[in-house]
Amino acid sequence: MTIRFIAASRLPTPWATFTLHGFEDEATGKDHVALTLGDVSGEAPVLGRVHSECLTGDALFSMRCDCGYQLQEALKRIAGEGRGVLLYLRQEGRGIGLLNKIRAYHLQDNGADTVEANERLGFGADMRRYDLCVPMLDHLGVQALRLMTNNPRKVDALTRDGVNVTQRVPLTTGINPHNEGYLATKAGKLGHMMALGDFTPVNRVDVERKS
Ligand SMILES: Nc1nc2c(ncn2[C@@H]2O[C@H](COP(=O)(O)OP(=O)(O)OP(=O)(O)O)[C@@H](O)[C@H]2O)c(=O)[nH]1
Ligand SMILES: [Zn+2]
Repeated sequence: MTIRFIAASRLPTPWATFTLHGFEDEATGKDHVALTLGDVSGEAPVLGRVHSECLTGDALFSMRCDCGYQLQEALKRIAGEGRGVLLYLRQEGRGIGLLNKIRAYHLQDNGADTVEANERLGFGADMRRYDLCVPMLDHLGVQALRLMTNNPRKVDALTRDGVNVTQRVPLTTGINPHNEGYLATKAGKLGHMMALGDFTPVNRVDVERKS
């Protein structure tokens, strides 16, 4: 693994002023970042999120998925504890890239679910890798994580790669009429540990305005 730390800076957000750490993956040429708050070194497990890039959800307010809602909620919870880490990994579309994700969305617009769409395009349901997390966490001094995720395969993959995940913390937020089917497929076909009834809904007024 060829992850190289490049630079760090302050990153003020509505919830807290984080430190932004930039890394370069020399093998793929991709840039990844980590946001930290407080002293994340030491033995006490750190509240953390390993978030995969979703340009549409994280930056463009898409309601097709739950990514943007999870990103905001994770940063808010870290701010609430005054200590935590978020790794933002540039593996868009579960690793198939932005343009293939748009192709997959087109298939979903015509009836495929999120898994079938990937498969019709010749990809696996989830092509992500997590081996870059260990060098990033090592650089930050993080020894153990309380990981915010609903995805048990993510916990298994991180554990296999050598990350000490001491607890899985559910992150069920952002259900709305546009992503109910998508969330049901994640729970049904991808094994995410969540019931749709657990979710905090998106504000109804916002949904109606944006529909
Ligand atoms: N290929 C594809 N990728 C998607 C789709 N919707 C979201 N994504 C990508 O899925 C990734 C997020 O993965 P999710 O399956 O939503 O959630 P997770 O990270 O496995 O699990 P959590 O930790 O619980 O959020 C991001 O990279 C998104 O760009 C889709 O319909 N097709
Ligand atoms: Zn998304």
